[in-house]
Amino acid sequence: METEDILQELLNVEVELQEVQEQINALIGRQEKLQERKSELKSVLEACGSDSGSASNNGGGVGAVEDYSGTFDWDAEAEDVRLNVFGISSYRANQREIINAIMSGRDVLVIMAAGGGKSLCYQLPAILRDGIALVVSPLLSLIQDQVMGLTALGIPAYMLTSTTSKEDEKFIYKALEKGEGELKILYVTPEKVSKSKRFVSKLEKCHHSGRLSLIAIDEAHCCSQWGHDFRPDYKNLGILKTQFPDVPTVALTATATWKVQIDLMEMLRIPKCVKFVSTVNRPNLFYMVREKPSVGKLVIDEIAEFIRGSYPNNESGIVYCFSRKECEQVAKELRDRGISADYYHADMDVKARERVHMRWSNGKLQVIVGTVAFGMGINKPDVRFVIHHSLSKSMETYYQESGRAGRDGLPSECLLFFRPGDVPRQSSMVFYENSGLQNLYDIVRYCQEKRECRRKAFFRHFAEPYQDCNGMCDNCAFSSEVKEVDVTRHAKSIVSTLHDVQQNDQKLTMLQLVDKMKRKELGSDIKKEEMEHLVIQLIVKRILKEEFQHTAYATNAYVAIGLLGKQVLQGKSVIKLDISGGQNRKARTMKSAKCTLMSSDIENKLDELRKELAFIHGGIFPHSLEKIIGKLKTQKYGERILEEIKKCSKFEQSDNDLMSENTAAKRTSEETKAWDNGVKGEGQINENRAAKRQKTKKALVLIDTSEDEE
Ligand SMILES: Nc1ncnc2c1ncn2[C@@H]1O[C@H](COP(=O)(O)OP(=O)(O)OP(=O)(O)O)[C@@H](O)[C@H]1O
Ligand SMILES: [Mg+2]
Repeated sequence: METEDILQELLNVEVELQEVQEQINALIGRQEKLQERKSELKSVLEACGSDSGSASNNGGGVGAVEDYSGTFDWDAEAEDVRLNVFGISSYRANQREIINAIMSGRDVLVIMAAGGGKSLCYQLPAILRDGIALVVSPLLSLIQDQVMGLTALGIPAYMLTSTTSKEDEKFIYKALEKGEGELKILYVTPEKVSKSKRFVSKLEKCHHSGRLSLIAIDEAHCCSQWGHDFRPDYKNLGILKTQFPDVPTVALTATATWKVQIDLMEMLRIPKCVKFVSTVNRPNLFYMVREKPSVGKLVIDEIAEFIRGSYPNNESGIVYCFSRKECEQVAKELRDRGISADYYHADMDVKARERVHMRWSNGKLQVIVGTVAFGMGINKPDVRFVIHHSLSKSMETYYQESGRAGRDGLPSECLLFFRPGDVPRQSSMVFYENSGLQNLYDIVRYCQEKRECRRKAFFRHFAEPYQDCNGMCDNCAFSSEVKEVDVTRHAKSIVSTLHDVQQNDQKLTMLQLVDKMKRKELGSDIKKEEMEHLVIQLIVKRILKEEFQHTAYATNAYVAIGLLGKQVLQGKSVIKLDISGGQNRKARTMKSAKCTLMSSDIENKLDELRKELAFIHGGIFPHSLEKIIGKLKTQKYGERILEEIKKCSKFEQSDNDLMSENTAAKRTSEETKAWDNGVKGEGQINENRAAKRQKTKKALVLIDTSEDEE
């Protein structure tokens, strides 16, 4: 055998070995998924067995054994409270079923996306059931918001925390112990349960006399070390079920992987709970990715232009940055461009952080520029945009961070700025984490995708079937020209360049590699940015790989030949790169997709009023711009709303005098549509009402608010 033949065969064997390795990896992944499913089915079976086949599991893909969507004795009372106390016109997905399960005395696990409406699921049964409901929540700020909101609705809610006055504490303990005074919902931090013997003993007395109505554990993923916000005190909450086994316990969280779910059911001792898993889909969020300019100032120009153009009325937003220093810099540069922005990160003292958070929550600051530290505890429902100055470290974190937009259900935008140069910055931070690089490359794939629906990536990640995006992402909304270019020879050249470099015991960073390629003649027919994209794509496809080296100050990322590199060298793979064509994707936003609300004068005025009332009365008002606001809110705010409408109607009338009848009619119908979209938030357009409004313009919203009397 000639040496050349031997070498050739050796190469072939190596390639085949790599292919086998790929298949093994895929099979290991499948094995892990099947194991998870196996233990899921086993625990469901156990629950069924020990529960004599009664209600067991609902939602989580296992199928409902007991139906909580039927009719129940408390239906009429529940409807009344939903509408006339909470001012909510209809339930969202799973809310009614969850309420019914709690009312039936079951333990319940709720997994529902951010802003999905988890609070109503325990607050409504708390009102319907006799006695006091205990709610455990991890942060003081979250508790304060909730108590303020409930108080404004006339619901007797209190909190027992370090900030509670002696007087309130006395009142709460009396209510628990003796049933005196009006108390329906009591919020505490987990520390109260695990550290205050006095509190637990009062709670026992409350339970003993049959007055503990339910226990809700909010942000329940904090129980699990596998979750993203582990709180040691959450681990002790299991004692609540041990002490009060007959009291329905409801655990609520926005995201929980299977591991976290198992963990928290175990910790909270609710193995037989009914589980409701809602979709991860956030239909009101418009997802988009933009090419990030390589010059820092240009990125800020674009961000500022985006905010000014789409949100000129001080609508709230968040900008996420990679580092603390970057936060400070970006906030300053946004301010230089006339945008009211401030930064928030873990290096600041608690007081300073609270101040910034407060100013932003009250609408005095438009934009908060934060690191990932700006996370749980953001209870602001009307965040209209979340911008990522750099990519997140995984699809999961991106889902959570971008998910802080639009918790009130109104259209909101999630914009991510991506450039290949940001990948090594992230990878050198996450490479030591379990699956850190894998997770990062998933989101890189999301960023580089120029055709596929962005939602598809989320559904894939959370193992959910695909749902229609309704044009709510850049790739679905715009059929932009994307050219598929064959870059096989460029890829080959990159791999062989790296081969030479490695032979000489040298290393290249991604940028050095791109520079080297650009200096070669071959690189000249694709631009530098495209070459960067190609290198990243080759890394994601494992043709190249990243290697890391620690210095005294940092960890550097270098590019090396990956598992499938040789296949490219042998000409066995065809590599394609998607390149955006002529049209400018940059200027495209939800607005240009015509998905956003049309701002009419009246809508702006009403929104200002909403903000003012929300500020005074504690953030209770966002959903009240919906079709029906319920008796309580009509009584409280109806007058002010009507006043505002009358003013606008007068203004419009005089305006209309100057317009031809036709134009006036057209404008009115557009405003009507805007109002319909705005007030209903979730796209349920009532055509009859719209028609009515078109006829009698002055009575525009009178019709809406007077529904109760109709
Ligand atoms: N059925 C409904 N119709 C309209 N609005 C609703 C409905 N249910 C809840 N909301 C509103 O949706 C917003 C978000 O609700 P909530 O705070 O309960 O969300 P959440 O699921 O707890 O989110 P997070 O995980 O971020 O805490 C609130 O403004 C709430 O009033
Ligand atoms: Mg919540």
